[in-house]
Amino acid sequence: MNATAESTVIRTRGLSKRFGETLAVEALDLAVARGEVYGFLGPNGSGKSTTLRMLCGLLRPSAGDIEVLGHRLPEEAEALKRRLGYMTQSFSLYRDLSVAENLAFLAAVHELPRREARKRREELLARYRLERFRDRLAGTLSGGERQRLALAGAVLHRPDLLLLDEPTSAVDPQSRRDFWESLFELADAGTSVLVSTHYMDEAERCTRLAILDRGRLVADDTPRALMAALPGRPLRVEVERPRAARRLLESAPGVREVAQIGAALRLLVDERATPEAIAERLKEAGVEARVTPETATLEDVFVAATRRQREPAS
Ligand SMILES: Nc1ncnc2c1ncn2[C@@H]1O[C@H](COP(=O)(O)OP(=O)(O)OP(=O)(O)O)[C@@H](O)[C@H]1O
Repeated sequence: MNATAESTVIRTRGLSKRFGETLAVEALDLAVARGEVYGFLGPNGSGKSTTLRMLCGLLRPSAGDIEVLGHRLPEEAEALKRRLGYMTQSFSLYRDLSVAENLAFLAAVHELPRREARKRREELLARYRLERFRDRLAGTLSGGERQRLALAGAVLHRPDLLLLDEPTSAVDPQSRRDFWESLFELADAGTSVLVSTHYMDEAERCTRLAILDRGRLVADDTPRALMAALPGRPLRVEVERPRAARRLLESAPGVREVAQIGAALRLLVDERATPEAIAERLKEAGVEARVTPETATLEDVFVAATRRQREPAS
C-alpha cells in the first residue's frame, strides 16, 4: 500500500446507485482521509443513507468503485466488517435484552474472547455513562441513553472507521452535544468518522464536509473554506413588512437568494447589490429598511450549493 492509500480510508470513483427510475447516487467521487470527522450534509432524499449503505457493504452499487480501508467493495465486505462500525438513526439493538446483554451479544458476534469482552463491556458502560442502566431493558431507555448504547455497540470491536447515519436525529440538544464530544474523542484516538446530518451546527464542527444534492456531490471542503468560497455575501434586512420586501428584492439586480429569518430577511448577493442599493430600492417602493452586512454561515453555503443545481444563476 502506498502512503496515499494508507492515509485515505474511503475512496469512491463514479459511485452510482439506481432504484428503478430513481438515480439515488450519481457518479460520486469521494476521498476521506484518515482521522477526519467527515460530514455528509444534504436535503432529504439526496442520497446520504444510500451512499453510507454502499460504503459498509450492505448495498451493491449500480456502477463505480469503492475502496474502504484498503478493501474493495462489495467483494471484500466480509473482511471489512471487523474494521467498521455502523450506526443508523433507527435503534438497531435488542429492546428486550438489557444494556449489558446487548453489549455481551455484540462481543460474541465479534468473537471477542470472554475475558476481553467483559473488560470492554465495563469500559464502555463507564465511558458512555451507562453503568446504572446495565440491567435495564434497552427498550426502556430514553432517546439519549439509547443513542449512547448504540454508539457503545458500534465501537465495541474498536473499528478503524465509523459510519454514522443521522445518529442524532432522535435526541435532545444536550445529548447531541455530548454525542459530538464522544465523536471527537474517538477521532483523537485514531478512529475515522463519516457522519451524515441535517444540523448545520454539527456540520460546522466537521473537519471536512461533503454536500450532496439529488445524489450528486455539489461541494466538498473544510467548513471554513466552503464559507470563504461562498459565491456571494450575506446581508440582513430589517424591515416592518418582510413579506412585501421579499417580493421587491427577489428580482433586484445582484440578489441571488432571499430567505425570511424571523422578522428579518437574509439575502445572498453579489457585488451589484450593495447595502445602499438594496435600501434605496426598498425606499423607492415606500419601504423603510435597515440593511447590514452579515458573516457567512454554513447555512448560506448549503442553500447556495443546493439551490444552484436547481436554478443555474443567470
Ligand atoms: N430501497 C430503495 N428503493 C427505492 N428507492 C430508494 C430506496 N432507498 C432509497 N431510495 C430513494 O433514493 C433516494 C435517496 O434516498 P436516501 O435515503 O439515500 O436519501 P437521504 O439523503 O439519506 O435522505 P434523508 O435525509 O431523508 O435520510 C430517495 O429518492 C429515496 O426515495
